[in-house]
This record gives sequence, structure tokens and C-alpha cells, in this order.
Amino acid sequence: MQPSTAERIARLSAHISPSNLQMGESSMLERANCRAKGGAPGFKVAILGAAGGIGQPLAMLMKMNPLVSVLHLYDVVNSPGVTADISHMDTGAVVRGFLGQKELEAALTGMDLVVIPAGVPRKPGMTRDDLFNINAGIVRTLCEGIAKCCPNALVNLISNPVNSTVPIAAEVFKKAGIYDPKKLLGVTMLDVVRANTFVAEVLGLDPREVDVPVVGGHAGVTILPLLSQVKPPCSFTPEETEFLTKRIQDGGTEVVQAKAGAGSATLSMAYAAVKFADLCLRGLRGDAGIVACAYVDSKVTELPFFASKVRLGRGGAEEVYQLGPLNEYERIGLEKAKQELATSIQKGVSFIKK
Ligand SMILES: NC(=O)C1=CN([C@@H]2O[C@H](COP(=O)(O)OP(=O)(O)OC[C@H]3O[C@@H](n4cnc5c(N)ncnc54)[C@H](O)[C@@H]3O)[C@@H](O)[C@H]2O)C=CC1
Ligand SMILES: O=C([O-])CC(=O)C(=O)O
Repeated sequence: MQPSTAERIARLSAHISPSNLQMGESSMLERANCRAKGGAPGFKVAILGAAGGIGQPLAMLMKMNPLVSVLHLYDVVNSPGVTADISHMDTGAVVRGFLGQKELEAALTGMDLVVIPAGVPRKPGMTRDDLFNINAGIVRTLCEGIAKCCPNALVNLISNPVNSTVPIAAEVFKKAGIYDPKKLLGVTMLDVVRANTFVAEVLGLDPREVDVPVVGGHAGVTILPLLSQVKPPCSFTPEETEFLTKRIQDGGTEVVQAKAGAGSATLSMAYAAVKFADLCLRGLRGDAGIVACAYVDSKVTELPFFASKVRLGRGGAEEVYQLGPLNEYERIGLEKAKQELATSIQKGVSFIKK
């Protein structure tokens, strides 16, 4: 005899554990009993810090990316709610949530790409370096997890100060014996996104038609837009060069001040992070000619890390491009950038080595 509706509901309800409910598996029919098999082709991506100001819109945009088949959302707070919410989007990626240190390993196992926006943001009056004391430890812990659970994954590091957190990550990976310099990428895409936007405004062009290389690092004078190499080819007056360089270098501070204590760039950063992650995934897929700026292990200058254009492929940043010809203004900017970068890199390295 067929069970009554009440009996069926009672039986199905018994399968729903509180943690599944938290993680968004609240349907009356347990996941295991659904017909969906999952396993669509694509890449497995984890976001660490997924419940934050960047993490949430980043998770939403990654769930919309057709190259992603599995999306793991990890945070130390609120990841169940974000996961439940994002998992209802009718796009291909399967979404799973992970909460707290004890679930970090499960979040990371099997991942192809790990994107890290975990850590505290700036308030007005702070520099990115003021975040070092808190964020350095967070990045160390997360990278130890990556070294253990997905040592071959590509890492997109967003947490500030990027100029120091990337050297921290490299030292953690070296210590674990798994460091592949091609696979660790500091995300400087927001500087390029801003540069394209601000230059387009000055020139009266559509930002989508503009390509500005931004090299160096990701803080103040270390952010060095190469306005002499803008595409389409164009020229700037000295006043325009000064105005644009300063605005690009201070773009983050402009947002921090406008948010007046409520954090730093989150929405434009999520956009930039997804733009960059998408290029990384296309590279992993084997697409040809994928080029983007990133802060990487580098021999372009005498410094061990530097942001410049890189070619993204199956192995990560497979080629790091030289800077190309610089004008006098950019040569002076480069010297200032290198001075500050050297200190930030050393600070990151000695945080792990000490
Ligand atoms: N590279 C870049 O261009 C940019 C970098 N950033 C940086 O990104 C970071 C995050 O910024 P927001 O999302 O605005 O901050 P937020 O405070 O809104 O979010 C950070 C998230 O990280 C989580 N978190 C803290 N400790 C964690 C841990 N041990 N493991 C996993 N998650 C942890 C928090 O719970 C929170 O959900 C900041 O360091 C900020 O400076 C921000 C904008 C641009
Ligand atoms: O300025 C900040 O603190 C956040 C950031 O890195 C940016 O918006 O470029």
C-alpha cells in the first residue's frame, strides 16, 4: 500500500540534519534521493572568505561562470546562509558550504583554483600595510591548508597587503615543499579595471576598448600604470598623466573614504576578481593567448615579486613579460615603486622565516 502524504513527509523530514539545513539542503527530498548526478565538466573552485563584502558578490558571479562545475564557499562565519542563498541560482555549478577551521580541509580537497578574499579591510586613515598583523596570520593558515589538500591548485590571492601576503604564501608553500611559482598569483586586476575606466573617461572612450598595463604592486606608489603603453595608442598631457597616475594609485583610498568606515572596495573587487579568475580558468582549459596583469614571482626586476603582464596557461602564469619601453615619468615611478616593494616583500618573507 502507498504511504500517505503525511507519512512520506515525516520519513523525508527525518533525513534533514540541522547542519544540512544550515548548508542550504533544506528541501523535503534529501539530495541523495534526487535524480541529479552532478559532475558536469568544468573546474572546481573554492572561495576562502566567501561570506565577506568581496566574498558574497564574488560567489554569486562565480556561480554564473560556465567554466565552474563545483563551487566551495568557506568562511569562519555565515557561510551556511550565503551557500543556501547562492545554491538556489539556476546555473550549472554545484555549491557547497564550509564553516570554520575544522571544515577547511574538506573545502579545499580536489580544488583546481582557490580564490582568497579572507581578512580585514581598511578603514579611513589606514594603509594596506596596517592590515598586516591580522591578515598575515589568516593567509598563513589558509595557505597551509592549500599546501596539504590541493597543492596543485592555482591560487588567486586578494587579501591585503597583497605586496606582503603573496611572499607569505610563497614561504608557506616552500616550507611545505610544494611551491610552484607559476601557480601563485596576487590579484591586481582591480588596478587595471580602474585604470581602464579612468583613462577611458579622460579620452572619452568606452572602457571596454581601453587596455592599460599596471605594473609593480598593489599599494600607493607601487601601483604603476604604464600610460605610455595604453591601447588604443594615445598621448596624454603632463597634467593628464599626473592626474591619472594619482587617481589610479589612490583608487582604493577613494572608495575607503567614500564608504566612511564601512570597509573598502567590494563590488568592483568582486567584478575584477571574477574577470581575473575567468582568465585563469581559460588558461587552465588550454586557451591560447590569455594575458593579464598579476603580482607574481618574477625576474623582471631585481625584486623577487613584481606585477606585470603574464601569459596564463595550463600551468598558471607560464610566462612573465618584460615591462617594455618606459618614459621618464614611468622610470622615476618604477624606482619609487621598487623601494617600497622591497620593504613589503621582506616583511612578508620574515613573517614566516622568523
Ligand atoms: N587585492 C585587491 O585589489 C583588494 C583587496 N582587498 C582586501 O580583501 C580583503 C577582504 O575584504 P572584504 O571582503 O571587504 O572584507 P570583509 O571583512 O567584508 O570580509 C572578509 C571575510 O573574511 C572572513 N575571514 C576572516 N578570517 C578568516 C579565516 N581565517 N578564514 C576564512 N575567512 C576568514 C571574514 O569572516 C569575512 O567574511 C581585505 O584584506 C581587503 O583589504 C579589498 C579590495 C581590493
Ligand atoms: O584600498 C583598499 O584597502 C582595498 C584595495 O586594495 C583596493 O580597493 O584597491
